[in-house]
Amino acid sequence: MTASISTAAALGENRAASAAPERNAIEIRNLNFYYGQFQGLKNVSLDIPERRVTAFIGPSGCGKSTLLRTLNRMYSLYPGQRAEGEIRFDGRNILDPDTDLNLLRARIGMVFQKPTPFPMTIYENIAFGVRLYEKLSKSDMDDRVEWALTKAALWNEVKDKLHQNGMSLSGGQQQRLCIARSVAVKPSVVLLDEPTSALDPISTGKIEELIHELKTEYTIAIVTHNMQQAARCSDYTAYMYLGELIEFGETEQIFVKPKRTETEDYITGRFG
Ligand SMILES: Nc1ncnc2c1ncn2[C@@H]1O[C@H](COP(=O)(O)OP(=O)(O)OP(=O)(O)O)[C@@H](O)[C@H]1O
Repeated sequence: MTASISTAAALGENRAASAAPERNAIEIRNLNFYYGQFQGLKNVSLDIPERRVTAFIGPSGCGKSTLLRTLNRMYSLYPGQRAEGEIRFDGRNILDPDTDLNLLRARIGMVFQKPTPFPMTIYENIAFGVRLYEKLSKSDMDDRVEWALTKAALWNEVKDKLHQNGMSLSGGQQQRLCIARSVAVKPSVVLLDEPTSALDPISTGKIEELIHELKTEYTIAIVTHNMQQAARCSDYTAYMYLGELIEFGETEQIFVKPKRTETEDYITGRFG
């Protein structure tokens, strides 16, 4: 079995950046997740390597977003949703009831499918979250805003209109603003839930370049429906089906030499 030509080319692009020793940012063990009576994740165990991009792929409804939402306890906002098992991060199990969820969400940021800027200025979109955790002087805050917007490859486009409303930006710019907002509080992990599915190809390309840049400093976990995107952007890929983790490995191995026939069927388009 071989990957399609475009996927193989995408793998080539990504390969150079992949070789280096690594530690795990997050270790998931025997994770089960329930929406009321319905079990959305079944006994998932997986390590997410530090400063790498890990992609979650699989057919609609397989549990990709559910898994991502456990990693910063986003589900805890909803009654009736619960997780069992272990997610080790920063030396503790974040599923423990005494986890400080605000702190956790600053350390593990999240960007959603649809850009969600706050209805406030571009500057305030960044400064608002920073103020929750740090007391910075005006000039330090200005520096932080510039730093975060630069990290998100947006500074040059917005530096002359920082006091315009964030909602006035294009969809692709809004998504980069959301990435800047999550990076501004200096997280260690950034979760991206289909971050380009609402964007045009040029904006998608910019976000993919950005992901490539960000992984030098941050651990990235991305849910994507687009297999070429997974091949282009990620170092590791997890294939999920019906709430189970079917296969996890280096992206090249998953796309070129999957070990499980279920993965091969999905990758080659014979399934889903
Ligand atoms: N709030 C909810 N209440 C009940 N069931 C839910 C809820 N959210 C998701 N589910 C179910 O959990 C399963 C996993 O959903 P999830 O959104 O994680 O899948 P996904 O792989 O991200 O899908 P997609 O690719 O379509 O976004 C699905 O069967 C879904 O119907």
